[in-house]
Parts: sequence; C-alpha cells; structure tokens
Amino acid sequence: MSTETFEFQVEARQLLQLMIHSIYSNKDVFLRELVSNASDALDKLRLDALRDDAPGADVSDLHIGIEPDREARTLTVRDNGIGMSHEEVVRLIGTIANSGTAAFLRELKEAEDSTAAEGLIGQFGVGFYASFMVADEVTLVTRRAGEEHGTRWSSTGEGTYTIETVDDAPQGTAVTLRLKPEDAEDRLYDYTSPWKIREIVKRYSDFITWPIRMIPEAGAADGTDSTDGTDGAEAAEGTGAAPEPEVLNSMKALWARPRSEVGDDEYHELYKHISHDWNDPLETIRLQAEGTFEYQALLFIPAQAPRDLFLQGYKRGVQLYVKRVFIMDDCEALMPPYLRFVKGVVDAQDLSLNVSREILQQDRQIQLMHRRLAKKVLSTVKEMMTGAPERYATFWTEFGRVVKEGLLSDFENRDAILGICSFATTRDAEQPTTLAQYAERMQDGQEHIYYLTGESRQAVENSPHMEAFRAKGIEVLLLTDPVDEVWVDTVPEFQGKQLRSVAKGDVDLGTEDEKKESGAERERQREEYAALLEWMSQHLGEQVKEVRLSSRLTVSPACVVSDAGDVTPALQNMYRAMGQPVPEVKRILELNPDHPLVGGMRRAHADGAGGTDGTEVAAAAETTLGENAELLYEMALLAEGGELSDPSRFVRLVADRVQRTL
Ligand SMILES: Nc1ncnc2c1ncn2[C@@H]1O[C@H](COP(=O)(O)OP(=O)(O)OP(=O)(O)O)[C@@H](O)[C@H]1O
Repeated sequence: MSTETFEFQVEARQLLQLMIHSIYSNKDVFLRELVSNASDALDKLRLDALRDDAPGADVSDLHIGIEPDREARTLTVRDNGIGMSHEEVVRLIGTIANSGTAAFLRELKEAEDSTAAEGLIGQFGVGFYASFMVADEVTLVTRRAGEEHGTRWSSTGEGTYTIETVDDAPQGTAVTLRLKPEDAEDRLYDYTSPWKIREIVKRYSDFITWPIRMIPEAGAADGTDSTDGTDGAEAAEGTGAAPEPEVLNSMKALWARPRSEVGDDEYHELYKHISHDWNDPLETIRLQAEGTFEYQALLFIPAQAPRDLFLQGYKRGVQLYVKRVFIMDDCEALMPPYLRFVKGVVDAQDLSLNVSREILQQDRQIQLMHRRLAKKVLSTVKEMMTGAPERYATFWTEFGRVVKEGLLSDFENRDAILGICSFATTRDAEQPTTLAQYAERMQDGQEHIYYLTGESRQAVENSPHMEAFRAKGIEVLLLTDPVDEVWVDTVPEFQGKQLRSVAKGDVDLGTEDEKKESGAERERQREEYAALLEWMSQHLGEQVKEVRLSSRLTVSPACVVSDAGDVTPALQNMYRAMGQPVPEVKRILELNPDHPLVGGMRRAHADGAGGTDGTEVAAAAETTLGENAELLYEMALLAEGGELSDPSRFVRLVADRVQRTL
C-alpha cells in the first residue's frame, strides 16, 4: 500500500509545537485523554449497535487495553470501538475544528509567561495531541467498525504526517507512543511502568464505564521477560511468564453512588472527561429523583466560561444516559439556553434506549426534568451567594451575562434569576450589589430602583443623566452588558419596586417637602423659558420630539432622554445589527435652566434672535441661535457617549466659536 504524506493545518501545527515543547507541566494527563477518546469510541459503537446501525461490527467484548512495552519504550492504548475511516482520520486528527481551540491558540501567542500559558491550555484541553508531550512519535492504527480496510497514521509532530491503508487492522483504534526518555525533573515519568499506569488510570479514569485492562509487558509476546521490572511495587506482583490482563478501573457510575462514598477528585475527573476542560469545576451539583420517573444527575458549573459561549453553534446541554448506557452528548432538551454552560450527566431509568432528540423535546417527563434541573442549578448558585461569596463572584463574572438571558425567556424562574443577579453600582467602584441589597438601602421617599444602561462603567457613570442622582446621593445600578438593554424593559419590578432608567421619562427626586418647595420655583422657570423652549422644539423638530426643562441636571447644560416606553438608541442599534428594521424614535432634549449657557440662550432669544421682525441683523442672530441650539443638542449626545449624524458640521461650528475667543 502506498504511503501518503500530508501537512498539518496551521493551527494544528502550532498546537503540536506547544505540546512538543511542553508548556503543560502535568504530562500524565496524556493517558487520560487517550482513555477518554477510547471510551467515547466504545460509547459510540454501542449506541450504533443498539440502533442496529453498525452492521458487521463486533460488540462482544468492548474494552480499552493499555499495553506497555518497556524494551521497545512504547505504550499502546487500544480500543475495539467505532474506529475511524480514512477520511475521518484526515479530518479529525490532522485539523483542529474546534473554534474554542483556535481562539485559545491566538491567546496563547499573546500569553507572556508559561504559567499563563499553562492556565490557558488547561482551559481547553488538547485531546489526542497531548500524546506529543510524552512521545516523539505517535502511530495510530484504526479500522472503522464494519469496514474492511484500516488506516495507519503516523507523525513525529513536526509539520507532516503520513497515512497509509492497512489490511490487517483490528476493529477500533490503537494509539502507540514511542516514549521520550524519562526525565523526572520535567515530570516526564516512565510510562511503561505498570505501577505508574495503574496510578494514572485510578486517578483520572476510574469512573470510565468500560473495563480498562492493562496487559503487562506486551513485549513479552516478542520474547521479552515481563518480570524484570525495577519498581519495587511491580516486583511483588511479577508472577511469571503469561501475565493476566488486569482491570484497572472500578467502572462505577459516579452519579449513582452515594455522595459520602465519592471524593471530590473523582467528581472532578468525570467533569474533565465530559467537558474537555483540564481545570476543576467551580461547583458540583448532585440530584437524585426517585418515584415514577427515576433519574440521577451530576451537574457541573465550570470555573471559566468557554470562549465560544456566545458564538452561534455553541453546543449546550448535558450528556444523557439511559440505565448507565451513554445515549447522547449535548442533550439540549435538558438545559435551558441561559444555562448552556452547565456540563454533566443525566441518567434516566425509564427512557427507551432508542430515544431521539426530537422525541426528547416533546416528552413531558423530560420537560419536568428540565425544569427541575434548571431550578436546582439556580438554587445552588443562590446557596453559593451566602455560603461561598468568592465562588459566587467568580460565577457571576464568568456567567452573569448568559444567566441574564434567562430573564427574557424563563418567566417561571424570573424571580429566582433576579435573586442571583448582581450589578455594578454607583455606591461602590468594585463591589457589585444584588437587587435585595439595593432595596434595603433605598432612601426614605425613594420609590424606584434606578439604573442606567450603556457601553462601559465609565461612560455610564459620567453621563449627565446621573447628575441629580449623584447630588442627592441616590444609588444607581450601572448596566453595561448588551443583554441589559433588553431585559430591563421586560422586568417590571423587584419586590414591588419598579425598575426605572435615569435616562427615561421624568424624574422627580427628593422628599415631599422638597418637591413642594421646588415646585413653585419650577413653575416660575417654566414660564420664563416657555418661549425659548417652543422655539427650540420647532427648530430641532427633525431631531427631537420635544425640548423641555430638566430636573436631573446640576452641572451639564443639557441632556437627551427617552420617553418612558420608548426603545433606547442602544437597543435600536442592537436590533439593526441583527438585521431587524427599527423605526427612528425621536428623543427629548432637556435643558438645565440654572446653567449660564442655557440662560444666555434664553436672553438671546428674548432679545429678538427668535423674532420675526425680518431685519438682517435679526436673521443673522437667529442663525447663530439656531446653530447654538444644534450644538447644545449634539453636546448632550456626546456626553452620553452617543454618535453625531454630521460630526464635520459640529466641528466646523465649534471651531468657528473657538476662533472668536482668540
Ligand atoms: N480512539 C478513538 N476512536 C475513534 N475516534 C477517535 C479516537 N480518538 C480520537 N478520535 C476522533 O478524533 C477526534 C479528535 O480527538 P481529540 O482527542 O483531538 O479531540 P476531542 O476528544 O474531540 O476533544 P478535545 O480536544 O477537547 O479533547 C475525536 O473527536 C474523535 O472523533
């Protein structure tokens, strides 16, 4: 058979270089990755067989074999699972399809020190390629179950790999590593040592539901003696010429075992197996449902949000098992989209092994399960808030943005979701607040929970809309996630208190007495400014629906606000970005009557600039006043971080005025 040579895809090559130069210090995990892949391959084959979808496959003794050969310094991990076709080998082993991994590689390039790099790699896991941490050549021989020919893939990890067709490959996949020399200082151990293999499997792969058999000294078959082990631990068990395979794992389904019997480490290893994350999870959640519809769930909240969490095509959902048999990955029927970061296993007793995604979506029991699991995740986070505030803070930083999507979709759990939200606040530069804490601190006479949405904390905090609130010491929530623009409009209240944007509608702050006192003064100003406001409303009629006096400004001359029920500009932009047409909604220009600029405009208007006496002087004055009105409006837009429709005209008008001061 002819041997073909292929080049690795660029990203794959980068990743291999990293593996060869070993930026990850714990090299033992290569074996976990190979066993994990082998286990997946066995799951897939069993499932196909259950569905009569694997003609010609042998499912009689499914297992994983580990074969060390001390003499040849090789280690082989073998499974008799689904295997790969020639095309699959090229597609799956030579390229990196995972978008998260591509993003990871970009970041890794930027990471300066090796600890940062190790942290990053832990976040993604690299699967099969981890072999190159411990091997200088990797050979994979595989035959897809039911197919006649097999494929041999081989590479030193340097840029190319070879592929050839083979005739005598057994069903499944065997990965043989030519091991690098032992180097304990670099945590590169002797991976032909049965003792080491036992230890690694026990630590990382004990729960794997297939037998992991070690065949000590595979080399014995070609004449080497299996009893010449040098480890003390091995010498004791060297029993002679024909070593029996030894099953290394207990195969117990962790989710079915009582909590008291399982160590946290074991849970964490299961998490790593199903999530491909190399780090421990933030939280482990166990749930056992008894009764008519029996199931067990073991759910995990990762410690870090995956990079592709917000990309289209992100696979959500947990693994579904039926009576200990793996049925599917990413079972989206079991988790709502806003909890799509939750990983784990759900094992149901009363489902058919043939169950399909479509059936699951409609199954009433599954819907009940979905509700129960969502509630359980939310209540766990709630407990974290009080029991482990630091862990909760991590949770919120990583997943808060996603969880808030639930406010738009899961009405049944809205209060529970609001209860675990926290928000940046004007009260504290670092420490966020919950709504309950905010409500507790509300001042006498304050009726609403105030917030402002925007692009960044700085932009929101410096927005003119905040001035009166700052002056009166009223706390405002600073909402800067895109999703905030949307949910605030759909959540009417929290504990009977309305949520109100400081940039929308009228604001009426202060105690009853203060309101009464300021009422008379306001009335006077309203009369004083009536003519200017009317003139400006007309002059700026294209841009705004009204010009009025403001009670929210103390420093700035003007600000732009929306009517209570109107869509904000940010939301309009979001809809537009999604390709949805939105009509332009005009906003309201509010003026600060106590600002000298606004007072000056009133006088200019009263002096005849807004008049209609038709003289040339009056016409010029009106043009100037009109331009000033435009500038005032545009300055207000800039102050809230908005954009101008004609920036060059704005600059020209400002330059003209600056010039006159020189
Ligand atoms: N023993 C095997 N039997 C059958 N297919 C395999 C085996 N090992 C790997 N594969 C195929 O190759 C693909 C890539 O494997 P690899 O370990 O690189 O990544 P992964 O397991 O998909 O994810 P991760 O990189 O996060 O570990 C797998 O998804 C699987 O389809």
